[in-house]
Amino acid sequence: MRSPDPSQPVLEIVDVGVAFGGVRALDQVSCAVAGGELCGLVGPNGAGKTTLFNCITRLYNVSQGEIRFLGRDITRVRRREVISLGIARTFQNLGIYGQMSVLDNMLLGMHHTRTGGYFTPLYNPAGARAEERRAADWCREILAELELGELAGHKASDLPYGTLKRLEVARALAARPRLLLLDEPAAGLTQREVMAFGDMLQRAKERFALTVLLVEHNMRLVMRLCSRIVVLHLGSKLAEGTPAQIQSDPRVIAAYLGGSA
Ligand SMILES: Nc1ncnc2c1ncn2[C@@H]1O[C@H](COP(=O)(O)OP(=O)(O)OP(=O)(O)O)[C@@H](O)[C@H]1O
Repeated sequence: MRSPDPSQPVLEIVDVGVAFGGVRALDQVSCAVAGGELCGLVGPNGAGKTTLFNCITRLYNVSQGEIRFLGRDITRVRRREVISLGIARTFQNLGIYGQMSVLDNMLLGMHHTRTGGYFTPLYNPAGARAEERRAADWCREILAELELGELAGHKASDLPYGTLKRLEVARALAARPRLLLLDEPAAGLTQREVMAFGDMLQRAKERFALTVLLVEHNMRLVMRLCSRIVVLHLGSKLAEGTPAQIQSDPRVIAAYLGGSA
């Protein structure tokens, strides 16, 4: 797997605005994430973080501006194209199917990468089986890397919440993304689980040559993992910088304490 080039932006958000009726959820937001970066996207509730993820993954249309991925304008690509381009995400609420095994949940995460069509098993059963095997091997490799290998055959609903949060990341990786968008992956985890999650994410980033944009309210985790942080507040970019710069920025402190910047 080729390492991402840190001199090239993987994601560029240029002047993006989104309005829902009278609410401006995002207003002229610009930022970029360089190859291999683990960039934090933080801000108080309602700041616009999930809205930005929804724009990148095309769940929402932007009202203005442009979104570029690896230099290509993806502002108007079809929603189902996003994952094939190399962008995967996790959601605030777990999107795991409880009745399915861990491995089957993983396989669901890569169904779009299959080369065969719906009828392939009929006219090329050997080819379909070989593809099935390759997909399962890839999923098992990811599970092993994320220390979930033992659980491949377990029913997802039997697993603790902290494990399911890791499974969500594993499933997003099944699609072989270049850019991973994580929406509050540490929510609901104990402090110990949060730290273990951080270690796992750092390993996964190196192993799978990822660039990561991390939305997270757990500031300890963000400060520990991210080399750069973008702060949104009321739909606008409030600040951007290293963890140390963000931590001591009076505008950020005021936004989080509910005062005026
Ligand atoms: N589909 C929608 N329709 C109307 N308003 C929306 C919609 N999605 C988001 N909003 C509004 O946009 C603003 C930003 O919401 P968003 O969920 O992006 O914030 P957030 O930073 O992710 O917050 P949180 O940390 O609570 O998840 C809020 O005022 C929200 O109510």
